Order: sequence, then C-alpha cells, then structure tokens
Amino acid sequence: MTSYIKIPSHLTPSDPQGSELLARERSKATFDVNELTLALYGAEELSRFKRILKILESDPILDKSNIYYMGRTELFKYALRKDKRIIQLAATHKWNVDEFKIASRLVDMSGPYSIHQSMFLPTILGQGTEEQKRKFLNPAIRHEIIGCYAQTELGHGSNVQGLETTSTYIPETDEFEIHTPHLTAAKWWAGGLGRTANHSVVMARLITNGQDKGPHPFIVQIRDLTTHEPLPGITIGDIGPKFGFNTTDNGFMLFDHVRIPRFNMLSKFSQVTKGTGEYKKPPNEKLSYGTMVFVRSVIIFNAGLALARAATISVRYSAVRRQFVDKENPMILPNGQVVETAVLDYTMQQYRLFPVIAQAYAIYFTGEIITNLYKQYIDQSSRGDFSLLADLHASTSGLKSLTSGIAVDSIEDCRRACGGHGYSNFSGFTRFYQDYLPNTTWEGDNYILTQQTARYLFKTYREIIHSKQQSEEFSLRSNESPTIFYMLRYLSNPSQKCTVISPSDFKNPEVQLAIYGYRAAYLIARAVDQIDNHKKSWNSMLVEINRISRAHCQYILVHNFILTLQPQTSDSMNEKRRILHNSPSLKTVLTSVCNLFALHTMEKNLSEFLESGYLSPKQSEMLRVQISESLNEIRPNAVALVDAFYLPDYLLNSALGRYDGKVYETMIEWASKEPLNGITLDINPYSEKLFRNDVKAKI
Ligand SMILES: CCCCCCCC/C=C\CCCCCCCCCCCCCCCC(=O)SCCNC(=O)CCNC(=O)[C@H](O)C(C)(C)COP(=O)(O)OP(=O)(O)OC[C@H]1O[C@@H](n2cnc3c(N)ncnc32)[C@H](O)[C@@H]1OP(=O)(O)O
Ligand SMILES: Cc1cc2nc3c(=O)[nH]c(=O)nc-3n(C[C@H](O)[C@H](O)[C@H](O)COP(=O)(O)OP(=O)(O)OC[C@H]3O[C@@H](n4cnc5c(N)ncnc54)[C@H](O)[C@@H]3O)c2cc1C
Repeated sequence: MTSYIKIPSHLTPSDPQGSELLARERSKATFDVNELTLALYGAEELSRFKRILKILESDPILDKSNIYYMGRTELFKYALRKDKRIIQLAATHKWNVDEFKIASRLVDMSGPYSIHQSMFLPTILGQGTEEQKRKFLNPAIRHEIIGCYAQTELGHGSNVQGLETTSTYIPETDEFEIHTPHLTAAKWWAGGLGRTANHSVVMARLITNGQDKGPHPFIVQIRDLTTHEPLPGITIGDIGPKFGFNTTDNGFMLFDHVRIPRFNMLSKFSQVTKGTGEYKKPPNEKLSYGTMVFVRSVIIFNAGLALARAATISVRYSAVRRQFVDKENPMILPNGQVVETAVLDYTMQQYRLFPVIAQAYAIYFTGEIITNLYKQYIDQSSRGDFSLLADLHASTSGLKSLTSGIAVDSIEDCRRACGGHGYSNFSGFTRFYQDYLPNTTWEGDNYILTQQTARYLFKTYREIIHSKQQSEEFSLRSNESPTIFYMLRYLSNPSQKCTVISPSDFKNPEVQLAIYGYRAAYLIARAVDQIDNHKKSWNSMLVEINRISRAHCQYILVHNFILTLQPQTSDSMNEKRRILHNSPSLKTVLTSVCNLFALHTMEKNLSEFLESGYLSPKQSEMLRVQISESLNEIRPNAVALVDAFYLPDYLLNSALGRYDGKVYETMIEWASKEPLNGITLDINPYSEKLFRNDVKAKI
C-alpha cells in the first residue's frame, strides 16, 4: 500500500516497548496458553485453522491493509472479489463446509454471497424435498446460482404471520402466482438481493382454494442467468447506505403476478396437491421457521467469538498503554527505572475488561452446547421426531437475545476502554462494531424474542404446578433438566434464603446456581400469578417478561460454564474436555473466570436478587468483595486468557490489539497511508479550486 508521508525511521516508542510489556504479561501466566487453546478448539480444528490462515494471509486478493480507507462502492467491490476468491480457494484446496466456514470467519467481512451461504443453502437443505435439493441445492453449493432469503417486508419483519406477499395456487397451470399487493408488502432488507442474487427464497402467504394457509417458503428465480437483469414482473434494487454491513447489498423486491412452477414451493413438510390444490399440513406448524432457529444458534456461538475479539484487542492494548505513575505501587523495570503504569493495572480498567473475558468464555461454552443441541434436533427430526423443537426454539430465542445484547454492549465498552485510539478505525473496533450491531435486530428483534422464551417457561411452570396438584410425581431430582430443577427447588420452599456468610462462599457453584435459580423461579412464579390470578394482560407484563427471559438465560450460561468445569464420566468426555480436566492449572484459572462471570452478572442485576428477599443487602456487600478478589485472581492471566482464543492479527486487523504489541509503530504507519494525506488542497478561500493537482508524488 502507498505511504503518503515519510515517517523518520530512527524513532521508536519510549521504553518499555509494547513487545516487552506483553512478554512480561505472558510470563506471569499460571497456565499453559497452548493447552487452553487446544481445550477450546481441539487439535484437529486448530491445525485446520492454522493451515487455512496461512493460505488466506498470503493471498493478495484477501489482503486487508486497504479496507479502512475505502468508501461503500469500493468496499462492496472488494467484498465481491473476496467472496469469489474464497470460493476459488475452496475449490483449489478442496475445503469442506467446516473449512469454508473457518475461512469466512477469518476473512471476516459480510459480502454479497453471505446470505446465500448462511440462509439460502440451509433453507433448501432443511425444507426441500430430495428432488428439490437435486434441482436447487447442488447448483447453489457450486455457486452456479446465487440466492438470498426474502422474508422481511417494508411493513413487517417481526410479525411473520403478518407478511403480505401472496403465493396463490393456480390449478389450471399447476403454478403459483407470487404477488406484492401493497407497498408495505415490498420485500426489504434481504442480503445479496440488491445487486447479486439470481434466486431467492421468498416467504409468502400460501393461498389455495381461496384459503390462506400462512407464510411458506418458495424458490423464485429473480434475475436472468445471462443478462443478470430482473425477470419480467420483478422490480429489484439495493436499499441504500446503512449504519454498517455496507459490504452486503441488502435489497428490495416487488412482484407483479409472477408465475413459478408448483415444484418451487419447498415441500419437505407441507405440500399442495397437483390440480386439486389440496393442502397437506406440516407435522409441526412452525417447521417453516426452521432456518431462523438454525441462524439463531449460530448467532449465539458467534457472540462468544465477538466478545473474545473485543477482549483481545482491549486487554492487549491496556497492557501496552501506560498513563501516570501509580505512586503507591509504581511499575519498575528490571533496570530499576520507574515508568508510567500500564492502564491494565488500574482496578477500574480491570473491572471494565475482565468481565468481558469471562463473558467470552461463558458464551463460547454455551455456544458449543447449543450447537450440539441443534445437531441432536436435526438428527431426531430426520426420523420424524420433532420433540426437541419447542425447547430448542425457546432456548435459542432467549440466548440469541441475551448473548448478542451482551456482545454489543461489551464491544462498545472495550472500545471506550481504549480511550481516544479506540475511536480510530485502526483500533479494529469500528467496522467490527457496526457490522456486529444488527445481530440484536435480525433473526428476531431481541426484545420480541424474549417473549418466546418466557411463554415456554410459563408453560413449564404451570405444568409443574398442575402435576404437583395431581400427585407428588415431581420431586427434587438432580438429573432433571436445569429449568425444571430450579423451579422445583423454588417450589419446595418459596421463602428460602441464601446461605452465604462470607465473601468466599460466593465461589461455591451450588450457591451460585441456587441464587440464579431462585431469582428466575421467583420472577416466573410472580408473573404467572399476575397473569393467571390477577388477569394482567400480556402487554402490561412485557417488561417483566423480558426480565424473566434474561434471568433464565443467565442461569443457563452460569449452569453451562459450571458444567463444563465439572468432571464428567470419561466415556462421555470429548478430547477438548479431557485436556481441560487433566490440567489442574487450566481448571483453576477457568474457575476464577467462571466465578467472575457468575458474580459480576449477579451484581449487574442486583436489584432482582434483592427484591426477591433471597439475597440480603449484607450479602450483596460480600458479593462486591468477592468480585474484587476474582479480578485480582485473573490479573496475572489476563493477557494469556485472551491469547488462548488464538485470534490472529489477520482477523483482528487492529493496531491496538496486535500480538506483538507494536501499537505506536502501526498507528503511525497506517496513518501515513491515509489517502487524504496524498491530495494537495488549495486552501485559498477566494479560489474556486479545491485541489491543486490530483495526487502528490508517491513515496
Ligand atoms: C465446499 C464449499 C462450498 C461451500 C458452500 C457454502 C457452505 C456454507 C458456509 C457457511 C454456512 C453457515 C454459515 C453460518 C451462518 C452465519 C450466520 C450469521 C449471519 C446471519 C446473517 C443473518 C441475516 C439476517 C437475516 C434475517 O433477518 S431473516 C429474517 C428473520 N426474521 C425473523 O427472525 C422474524 C422474527 N419473528 C418470528 O420469528 C416470529 O414471528 C415470532 C416472533 C417468533 C412470532 O411468531 P408467530 O406469531 O408465528 O408465533 P406465536 O404465535 O408467537 O407462536 C406460536 C407457536 O409457535 C412457536 N414458534 C414460534 N416460532 C418458532 C420457531 N422458529 N420454531 C419453533 N416454534 C416456534 C411458539 O413458541 C408458539 O408455540 P406454542 O406452543 O406456545 O403455541
Ligand atoms: C443488516 C440487516 C440485514 C437483514 N437481512 C435480512 C435478510 O437477509 N432477510 C430478511 O428477510 N430480513 C433481513 N433483515 C430484517 C430483519 O430480520 C428485521 O429487521 C428484524 O426481524 C426486525 O423486524 P422489524 O424490522 O420488522 O422490526 P419491528 O418489529 O418493526 O420492530 C420495531 C420496534 O418495535 C418493537 N416491537 C415490535 N413488535 C413488538 C411486540 N409484539 N412487543 C414488543 N415490542 C415490539 C421492537 O422491539 C422494536 O423495538 C435484516 C435486517 C438488518 C438490519
């Protein structure tokens, strides 16, 4: 890349150098970083990751050094080029889907093919018949056709039942007619639709024999495969600039009585019979919403990685960045020189950043568990058993909402913790934050989704009460699902109290689970009473409902973290868990991280724990003492804990979060490449000219 300013090469940062500071941090770690990385990813995935990283890093088309200086059109072209390049590399190196996903994660830029890969393919895979997969899935996997997922409309997104686009069965020709009846029915937002896709999954109301059967998915070819022009009756465009995600062409689309063959209705679960138009119902009404459940599970996993990335940048930078001398505890170099204190040593900075490390680990472990649950559901549903769906939908809805909300807040907290440099694009936070932001809205707005979780919890609670009234069939059994277990424990004695008598009692996982479980059950019991006995409307309860979903999902995150650290029977333990359980030093450090997650989250929601009366004000004081203790425990391991995530510089693209700590050298080098530095301005206010000449001589 071109430099427009020559930086004197003899200047270096004042001592100690960033690399030295990070090396000192790394030497303080009480555990083996490589071992923790292996425990997170496993040897096989890690070696694939390294192999793919090497290929991407050395590929000139996937070079990221220019992207911070690009405008939207340039960025979009870059994104299209890199999307094509990944596909070419996948073919050359014979990557499978998992390897393709690793490459996409590392390149880290949504592009015109992103929704093709994340929603178009999974929808055909999940909802198409074998014949439909042969016709659409195979060419789509080869990227011979490019698809998008057009569900949301200008007037409706959250309320899927309220979609207006129609798909009417025409028995005479055995076709469906797709139509946009109003402006509000215009398809809006679909990623890849604006300029790229030639096919689309269109969610439209199925009308047959005059009856409206609600939204169903249809495959519609939308552009000519040769000219790339929209097909007759279809109007398409890009929806314009956005807060972020500008590397993807989100689009709008209008249909004017467009005909498609009956074959194009995705028919794995529900069908329309040729000629008679008879409708065959799916085994579960919500199977056509399946892609959303899948993507929500991916969003949960991705939230853990987003947090790991934010923590990596801010923790490494805080170890390099120094301000003031802490006179009571000065930083002294081996040569006796007193230097300014690394900002990571200020307790306020620790209180802001270490909980983010803890959130990253907590959500990573739950992400793995949810991914496995999703796989289990797919396995069972392929045999016609959909019994896991309700539970999976409830947990993915609430966890998607909670984890993406945590991630968005914490990315911004980490950015601010980097002070002024956090505001520069070179921090690696700006595009990262902007592109992450829609995770709180897409795939279900985070507030709306919590209603799905709370409704499921109310149902479960009512079932328990009902069964308890019928018989004593439900007794407190530790092998119950965690949800039923905490509800039963609460019901066994609703006026129980927390047993903590000293700060360190808060480190007991049983105590933590009892506190979280009581708070969730108390809120559920109170809301069910309000709805059932005091006839409170659903709308009047929405704030409480949101609280309940959050309380339940926080319980699940804490429960899963504790479970991950508990010894399991060796045959059920996979390779990654075995590494963890065979290493006392890993268990010790992750136990501190788990405690911090549980206790810091408790403190942030303290009013709910106090109002139930389970926790006393005195105990809440002890909680704060213990949090401070946990921060101290984590301090020597902070850098090592983020290093263990193994997020390479190629991914971070951050001057502040570099592995080698060369923050200042990189900041000035990247600034020298700002194209604004290369134009010669005419600053005479009376001159008509803006620029003297185009570009200064290149250095
Ligand atoms: C070899 C190389 C080749 C390589 C090829 C490539 C390989 C691929 C590579 C990678 C692929 C993988 C990549 C990973 C992907 C990364 C993902 C991250 C990026 C994602 C980008 C996403 C972009 C965004 C896209 C979108 O936003 S699409 C639009 C999404 N829209 C929504 O989410 C709408 C939200 N609204 C709703 O879901 C619903 O309307 C509602 C709010 C749930 C309410 O629904 P409704 O009114 O219908 O129902 P209710 O009356 O509330 O409930 C009735 C009962 O139904 C139950 N219910 C509801 N929903 C569901 C559901 N989804 N599932 C199951 N059950 C459901 C509900 O619980 C009620 O039950 P009941 O028992 O109480 O009656
Ligand atoms: C970058 C981006 C990419 C997208 N990509 C796609 C795509 O590829 N395909 C696609 O189909 N869609 C896509 N979407 C659309 C996305 O899925 C929707 O925007 C999302 O589901 C939210 O729906 P909405 O916009 O209708 O919000 P609204 O429902 O209108 O929400 C507005 C406000 O009203 C509140 N609200 C609404 N209903 C209720 C209620 N019942 N109770 C309480 N509060 C309520 C919400 O909480 C929110 O605060 C994308 C969106 C974005 C931002």
